[in-house]
Amino acid sequence: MSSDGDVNYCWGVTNYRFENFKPAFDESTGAPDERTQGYFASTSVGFHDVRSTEDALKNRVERAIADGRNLTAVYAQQEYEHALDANVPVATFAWFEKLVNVGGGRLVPGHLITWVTVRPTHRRRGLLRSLMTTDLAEAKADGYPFAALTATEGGIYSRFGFGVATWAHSIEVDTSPGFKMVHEPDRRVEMCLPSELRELAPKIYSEFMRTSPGAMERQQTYIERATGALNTDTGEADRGVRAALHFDEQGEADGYVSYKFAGWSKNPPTIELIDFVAVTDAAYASLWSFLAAIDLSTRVTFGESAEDSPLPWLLTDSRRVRTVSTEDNIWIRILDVKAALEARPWYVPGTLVLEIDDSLDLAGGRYTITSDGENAVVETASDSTPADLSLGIAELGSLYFGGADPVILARAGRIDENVPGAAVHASSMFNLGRMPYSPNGF
Ligand SMILES: CC(=O)SCCNC(=O)CCNC(=O)[C@H](O)C(C)(C)COP(=O)(O)OP(=O)(O)OC[C@H]1O[C@@H](n2cnc3c(N)ncnc32)[C@H](O)[C@@H]1OP(=O)(O)O
Repeated sequence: MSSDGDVNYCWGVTNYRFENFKPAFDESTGAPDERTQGYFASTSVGFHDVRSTEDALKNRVERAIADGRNLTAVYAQQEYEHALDANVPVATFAWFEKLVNVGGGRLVPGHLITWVTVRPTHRRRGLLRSLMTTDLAEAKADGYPFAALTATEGGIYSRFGFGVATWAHSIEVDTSPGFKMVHEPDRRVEMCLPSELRELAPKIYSEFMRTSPGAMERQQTYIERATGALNTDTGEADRGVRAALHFDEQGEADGYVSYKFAGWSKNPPTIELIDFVAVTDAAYASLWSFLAAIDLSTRVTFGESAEDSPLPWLLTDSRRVRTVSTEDNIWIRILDVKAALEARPWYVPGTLVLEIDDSLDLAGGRYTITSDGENAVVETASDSTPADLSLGIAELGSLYFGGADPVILARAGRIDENVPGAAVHASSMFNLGRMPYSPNGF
């Protein structure tokens, strides 16, 4: 956001000062500078985190710098004696850029939004709306085809044009005696020190990312968690973390899992996965076979399993995989329809005319998509060109990675099918051949 200083924003927000800055350290003390400290004091209130120790805060700021995060803080102009310091913002917002696989391994820079908090004493006065609408307009002006976020609550972001584009499944796998795979996996798995993952995991993840529509570069926290350097609940290192690697036929690592034992009080004894990334199906099957073979445990839990995980099909008894919950994961907000749709592959040839409504006036209009079975050309259509489908910009975000089905969105009344059969046609055109999956939260 370029608007530093006193701002009289729209939506009735007054008497607040908005500042944009990068997280930084004070060179003279070696500690995070005052603005950065205030910022994180505020996000910890918003997300109910415990207050950070000096070391935990230092690590957090280092990770924020490594991710290239851009911070916005909102300060109240009014101060009360004994109340929180004036340098602790009443609202926070941040964005950073990461590459996103928009299908077929095509990587596009996405505008990722995070750390949105408003202090309870300042909520529902339009601060979020002000921060979000300003940021989205600037992201569009900066040329980002889309913005993305993961949400704490499902009811907040569709009003700003975000649609759910990927889902995360939390699963429990019964690994008690009798666990058996239909085909024996190769079992080229060996345990390693979690610290070995520091070099290997980012390489493995970046290969995996090219195979999975919707996958995006991860923030620094993931590698800190996988290596046991960080427990995000405590902010400290986690000495309970264990890890294993899968090797391909040439002996190159092409998958890893990082996990911990949940403690002897847990019944049944449980292995909790911290991170699980497999580039190939062989690595995926073998790592699950390894996890099921860990003695003194009969259950494995994983909070970030894919929508179309092959795991139930790998087992002779698919009931051993139980989905405990399914939640929206990545939300996409299309900012530039032409740029976003032309960036992704289109595997089915054909033409589709979409009428897109955008209440924020960033990306609405009528567009013709013409696919040759590889790429599409997207052009603005005249008002006299009949639209096959009419939909909101949030629904287009949901379709973007091929995760939501236009037929189901039409059944839910979220897409108007103006031409009979157009939703089925759109369903095949938007399909990317594999359900989107992004094991990320940010
Ligand atoms: C990407 C992320 O970082 S997700 C993290 C979101 N943050 C959190 O969950 C932390 C705790 N919650 C908060 O800090 C705040 O309540 C926020 C950020 C969710 C909302 O901030 P506010 O400044 O109160 O929102 P604001 O007043 O701008 O409201 C904007 C609109 O969103 C709606 N809204 C705000 N919060 C919610 C909510 N939790 N659920 C549903 N609607 C909401 C408002 O009703 C308003 O609707 P309208 O404009 O259509 O009438």
